[in-house]
Amino acid sequence: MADCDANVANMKGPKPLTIVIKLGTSSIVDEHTHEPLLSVLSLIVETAVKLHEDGHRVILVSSGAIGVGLRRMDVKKRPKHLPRIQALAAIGQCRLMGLWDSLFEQLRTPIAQILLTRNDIADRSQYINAVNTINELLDMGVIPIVNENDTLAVAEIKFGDNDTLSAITAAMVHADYLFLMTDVDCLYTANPRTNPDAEAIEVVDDIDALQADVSSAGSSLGTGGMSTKIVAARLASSAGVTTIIASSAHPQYIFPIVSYTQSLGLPRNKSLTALSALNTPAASSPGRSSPSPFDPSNLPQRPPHTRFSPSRHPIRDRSFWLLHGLAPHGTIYIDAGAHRALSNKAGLLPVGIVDVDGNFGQQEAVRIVVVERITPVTPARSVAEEAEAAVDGAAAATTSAGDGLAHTYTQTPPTGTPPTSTPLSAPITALPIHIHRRSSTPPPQLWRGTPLEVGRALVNYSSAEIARIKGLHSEGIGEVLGYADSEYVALRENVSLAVF
Ligand SMILES: Nc1ncnc2c1ncn2[C@@H]1O[C@H](COP(=O)(O)OP(=O)(O)O)[C@@H](O)[C@H]1O
Ligand SMILES: N[C@@H](CCC(=O)OP(=O)(O)O)C(=O)O
Repeated sequence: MADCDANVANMKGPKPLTIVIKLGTSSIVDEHTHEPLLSVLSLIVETAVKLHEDGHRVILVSSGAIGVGLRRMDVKKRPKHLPRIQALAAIGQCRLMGLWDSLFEQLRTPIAQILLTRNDIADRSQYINAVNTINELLDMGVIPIVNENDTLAVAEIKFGDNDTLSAITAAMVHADYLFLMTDVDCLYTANPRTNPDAEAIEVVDDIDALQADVSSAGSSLGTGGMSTKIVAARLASSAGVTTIIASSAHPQYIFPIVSYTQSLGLPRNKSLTALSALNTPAASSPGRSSPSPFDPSNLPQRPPHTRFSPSRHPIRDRSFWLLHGLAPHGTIYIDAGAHRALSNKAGLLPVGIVDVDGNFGQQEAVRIVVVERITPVTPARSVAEEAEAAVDGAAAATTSAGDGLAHTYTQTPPTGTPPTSTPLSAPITALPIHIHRRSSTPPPQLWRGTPLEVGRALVNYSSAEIARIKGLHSEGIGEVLGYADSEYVALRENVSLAVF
């Protein structure tokens, strides 16, 4: 077997792959004229259909609704006014799908439209419905095309960018690969548009150790530039998805990139056959005047791309949904003991809670943040003492709302204490804590050190209730609140940790 072929694994192996391909606006419409990039779209369609014919499951996440809307209405610049943007998205989305449908129709491949907002998946049963529908479409041989429902989404319920949406989609369907196809061929150490010396990054095994400047904006129509792709890669990798940044100008490179990546896990002497897609008559029939872009001789062995290795301990299904499907409404600060207990699969008891921030109700999602407790854990108090404390707490809570003396304090954590584990998202440096009190006396410092977000939870008690029972042993809950729905502030099944 030729050397070139030897390094190309057969994608038509026993296990079909699930591949999510995300296309940014810059790959769908021209940045300046907003005309659709028909050659790119056609190649994407050919690639998706070839993958599909090989038995793989393909999902597209397509941006471009706003870009296509701009073209349709002959608007030169993306407006700033939200209703106008949403109107343009409504105009553009149906044109965009019309475009995809007419191209896929040429190759007799049915497509389906899936429009999502964060709200749609915040409800567990709706999340499961979305997963079931996408899987059903894939089983039916249909290519789902996903976009954010821009017409409805406002800041609070937005994924914000399609990089994140594509990572969530990939996690929902347990995808093997997420391809973030964009207008650069890989991640560089700095923006290659402005830094000619920027160097390509081939593999990222540990995103936290990544040394790349991704701060500069991308194309004028894109959202977030490279930084949202890194966030998406972190998300998808945590769910066990291999994430690739590659050029949308060469979607056919998906074949050698997947083959190359698959071959890395195979023993050297394992016999590897060429891609079936490369042997299809359409690709290699004799007498063709122009060479097919899928012809093996036109495909590099390792096309440029950046690969983010998937986590060895993927977080999936309910745990993933708790972490990333829900928008947090507040923060619970816990001590190291509670963190250890959660890591050992226990639920969250009030005794381990140091502080609470935000205004949330029962069964809402919160951030779990570990801090170093200053105040000692409340010793087991007598029922009388607990009751007394409860009355104090209740009095404070009641009067704080209406006495006109409520003050907001911000506890800024002292710097210099290194985090003890990997942060879930960007390190939290100064989380504001709003505590309403009756007098102008500042609240006691409850914790110190660098707060570290370690997970998310769905809580059994509201923020006001937790403020009253924090630090108490569970027997005190009923006496303080007058009821005790659960001894846990969060059941273990409703806690998801980002690091273990
Ligand atoms: N370190 C980097 N490596 C590569 N590209 C970068 C980097 N930093 C910023 N960028 C910019 O990110 C852009 C891609 O992001 P964006 O325009 O949002 O694409 P899309 O519309 O495909 O989502 C590139 O065109 C590039 O200018
Ligand atoms: N949902 C929007 C795209 C938002 C977005 O993330 O854009 P991009 O950064 O180009 O992938 C649209 O369809 O126009």
